[in-house]
Amino acid sequence: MRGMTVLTSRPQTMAEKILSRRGDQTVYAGDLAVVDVDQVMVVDSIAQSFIERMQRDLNAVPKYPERVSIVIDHVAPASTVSVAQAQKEAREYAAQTGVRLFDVGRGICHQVLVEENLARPGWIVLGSDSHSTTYGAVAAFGSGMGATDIALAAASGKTWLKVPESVKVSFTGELRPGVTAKDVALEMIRVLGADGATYQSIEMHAGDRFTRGERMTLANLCVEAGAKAGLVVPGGEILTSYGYDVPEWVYPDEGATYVREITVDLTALNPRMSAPSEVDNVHDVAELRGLKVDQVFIGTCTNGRIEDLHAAADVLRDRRVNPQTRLLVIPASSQVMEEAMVDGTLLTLQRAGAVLGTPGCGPCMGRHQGVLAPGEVCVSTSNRNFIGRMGDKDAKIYLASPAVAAATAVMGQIALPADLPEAVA
Ligand SMILES: CC(C)[C@H](C(=O)O)[C@@H](O)C(=O)O
Ligand code: SF4
Repeated sequence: MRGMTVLTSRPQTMAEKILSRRGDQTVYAGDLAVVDVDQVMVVDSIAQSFIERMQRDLNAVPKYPERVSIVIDHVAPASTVSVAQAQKEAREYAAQTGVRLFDVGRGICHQVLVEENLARPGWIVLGSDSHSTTYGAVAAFGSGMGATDIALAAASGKTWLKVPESVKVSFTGELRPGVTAKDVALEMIRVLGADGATYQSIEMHAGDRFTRGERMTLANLCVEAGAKAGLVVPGGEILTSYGYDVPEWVYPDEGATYVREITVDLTALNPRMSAPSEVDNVHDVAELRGLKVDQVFIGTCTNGRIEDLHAAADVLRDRRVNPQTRLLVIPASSQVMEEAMVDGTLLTLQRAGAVLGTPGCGPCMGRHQGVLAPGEVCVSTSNRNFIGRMGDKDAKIYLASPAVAAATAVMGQIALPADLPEAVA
């Protein structure tokens, strides 16, 4: 019956639109699509398997080297000899094949690809990393795949996938002061549930709300509901104001078919926090305040951008991190770091007692630079809080916005910025 759907040309979701345009036929949810891939992204942790698949299994070189990027970000700089060896092989592979390499210190893959304009409206971007849904912020169909699929895409310039069904997310009202895109994302995940959108595309109808960075936070969290993609509809002038060319055909059609529709009332939202050990275990921060915290981590592909560091600095200016707590701040990229250097943000954070780290993933997945000991409690601006994620299985992780994380660092316990005593200059 697939031929029939082509002829009738029903209204399409954004995922259906992009996958039809980049493939050779009109497709709808459930159809199989064979599509051109505009960019393939490989992270350090997967680089060795990717290279092995390319060389040993496929005996191929990248068909379009300019469409492949390797990013050394997850454990950067290297922490052990075997990590160093894997990174050395990745560098050599890039030199041999002519694919792009973003080396230690350039930053987290998703942030770097967006900064480098290697994810654009209407593009298909595949990454060897689950948070590749982030590219949906710039209206690209971004999705994570394993080393084998990633290698096939690099070797052929194409991929095949089942067209996902779509969930429509609408927003009403306006965020109140102190409530951020992170809180919106956590609320969205709570409503959908940790597996609630498995293999679906979450299509967020944001209108002219949310900056590019905020859209990245929203799209990034979508994979935590199991989503294949997280697409933010490029409403208003938001994307064009960043210089993007937004083709008409990426917009979803009126009357497209959604499997589920939800609405998030922004006005009703309070600062939110995801408590251990599932991302959808979401509560108001006010309910959790007072819990002693050992480490606060501000960074990651979810919330390591300049506006996140600004939000943290606004809280930490003329204040000090609690002596019982350590605060790690890791900018998402070298560009973010430079901006934060030039505008004084890093100095504010440093003076408040933050420990500043090399742009990259930092301790997000517990491999280095801030691994947690048994029994320790961490408030992190990242996207995952499952058992053992940042180190010991008996450590606990709470996920929150940068402002809440910063307030927590000052109080040494879970806190809202409004809980803080007046700053003393
Ligand atoms: C290492 C990488 C494959 C992994 C992912 O796929 O997301 C990591 O980035 C994470 O956040 O757990
Ligand atoms: S910052 Fe964390 S979530 Fe993002 S890619 Fe790195 S390890 Fe994964």
